[in-house]
Amino acid sequence: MAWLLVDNSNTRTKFALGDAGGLLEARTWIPTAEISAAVLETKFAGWEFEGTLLCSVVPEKARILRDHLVKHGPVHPLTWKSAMGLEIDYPNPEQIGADRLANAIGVTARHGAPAIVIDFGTAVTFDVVSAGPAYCGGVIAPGLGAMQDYLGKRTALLPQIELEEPASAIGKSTVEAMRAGAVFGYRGLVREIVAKLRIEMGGNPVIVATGGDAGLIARGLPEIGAVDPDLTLEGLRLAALMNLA
Ligand SMILES: Nc1ncnc2c1ncn2[C@@H]1O[C@H](COP(=O)(O)OP(=O)(O)O)[C@@H](O)[C@H]1O
Ligand SMILES: CC(C)(COP(=O)(O)O)[C@@H](O)C(=O)NCCC(=O)O
Ligand SMILES: [K+]
Repeated sequence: MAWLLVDNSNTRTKFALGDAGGLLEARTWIPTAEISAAVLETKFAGWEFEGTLLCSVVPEKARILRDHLVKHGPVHPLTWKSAMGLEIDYPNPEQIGADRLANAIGVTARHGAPAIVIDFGTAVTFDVVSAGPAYCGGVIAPGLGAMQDYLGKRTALLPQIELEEPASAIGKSTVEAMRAGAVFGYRGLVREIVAKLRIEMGGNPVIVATGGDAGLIARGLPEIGAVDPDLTLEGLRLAALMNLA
């Protein structure tokens, strides 16, 4: 039995099929801004699935996704009330972004707990899972892409740039200087936040990175034990097993 797994995040919406054994070959993504009923009509030709695990942090798009996918079978929206195999140690759990819950499920199953999972998406999120395992909370910081877009939009002379490894910290052009600010700046942000989280957590958590910019930033950070690009989708696959099977 296969399920459709949907990670409806702010920049990209990722789709994959998964079953009890793992993620399957079928994968695709679309820019979240482009999701519409018409686009979804043609998206899953040839994909066979019994139901959908829908993880959304974009309510307006979640409604469009649900209204379309319910024609293919049951749709389970991931919330703090879903079966997750984790306790939740958080005062107001309905606030927690569903993608953060998916990451907590994924990291616990694939890398163990205690853990810190860092998702370099539109926002950079840090989520802490205790040995329990329990979801404990974390940190929300601006994402690299968002920060670069903001500089491009709010200044007269700074361009929109492609993020890549800077040649040196002393930038010799506007673009090189912006790359140094983004990449070295983010590595510093991650280092400081991880150090603070580790002190508050105690013990020796595994530290795993995922999300669009994970590879670029983790490359220069020995603190990060692993980059796991499929962590969110794997969390959703496990949530499907617990809530749809
Ligand atoms: N093809 C791509 N399209 C959009 N963003 C990309 C792409 N490849 C890498 N990125 C980077 O990934 C980030 C978005 O990561 P992603 O994990 O898709 O975000 P979200 O989960 O919030 O939708 C952007 O900041 C961008 O720098
Ligand atoms: C923090 C987020 C914006 C991250 O979204 P993403 O970068 O994955 O698109 C999202 O998880 C969210 O909207 N969360 C709700 C607030 C919270 O988690 O406290
Ligand atoms: K995400």
